Amino acid sequence: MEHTRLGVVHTAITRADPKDVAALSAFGVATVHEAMGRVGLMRPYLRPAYTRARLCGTAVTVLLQPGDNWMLHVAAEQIEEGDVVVAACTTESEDGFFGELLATSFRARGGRGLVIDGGVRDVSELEEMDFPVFARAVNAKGTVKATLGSVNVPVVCANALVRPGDVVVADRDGVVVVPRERAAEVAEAAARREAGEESKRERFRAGELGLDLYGMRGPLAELGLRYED
Ligand SMILES: O=C([O-])CC(=O)C(=O)O
Ligand SMILES: [Mg+2]
Repeated sequence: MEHTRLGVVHTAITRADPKDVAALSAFGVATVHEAMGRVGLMRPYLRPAYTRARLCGTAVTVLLQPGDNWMLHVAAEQIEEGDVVVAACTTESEDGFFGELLATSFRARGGRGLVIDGGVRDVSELEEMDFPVFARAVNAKGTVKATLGSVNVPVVCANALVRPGDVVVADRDGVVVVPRERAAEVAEAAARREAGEESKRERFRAGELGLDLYGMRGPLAELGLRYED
């Protein structure tokens, strides 16, 4: 897969198995991140455009040029049912690359949302549509359509490597990328983790302390923690 030269659109990509994507969609970002071994998180400056936004889908990746949303329109043609567009930029840009018109177009193609290391606008309309978007900025300043980028090449978006077809999960806690080969395994680990958390929740609810639940009293005593009146 070509990566270094701009102006490439890969039209045949391998997507994660839809049943693994469906399984992952049941979990929050924190659970998926822990289940994966604490890797794959995007930087926390990416925020949901509205509070209840959440998404889970397979990545159609885009490498944008600053202040230019041309490649988002090129990407729209590559979207299949269940995809999430993940857009990185060749250098930092907080212009409003995306709004309700593009959201309407993405949705019509089966798109489930957008993650963009750039700005977006029309957030009231995006909320009304419930089209989930995670972005680094909200910015009314628009963009042009003048320079080539690429679609469906591996990108680094907000510090995370994303390959076309990888699974992207996003909610109020952040955005995490699951490599498509690991999707089944991570979904299973996430389910085990949730089951474990449910039993812990029960014990916390009953008043038990983390000090006992996690066996922390011994190590604290060994380090010499003293209780004084
Ligand atoms: O048109 C644009 O360039 C971005 C936008 O506001 C929209 O998609 O609605
Ligand atoms: Mg608009």
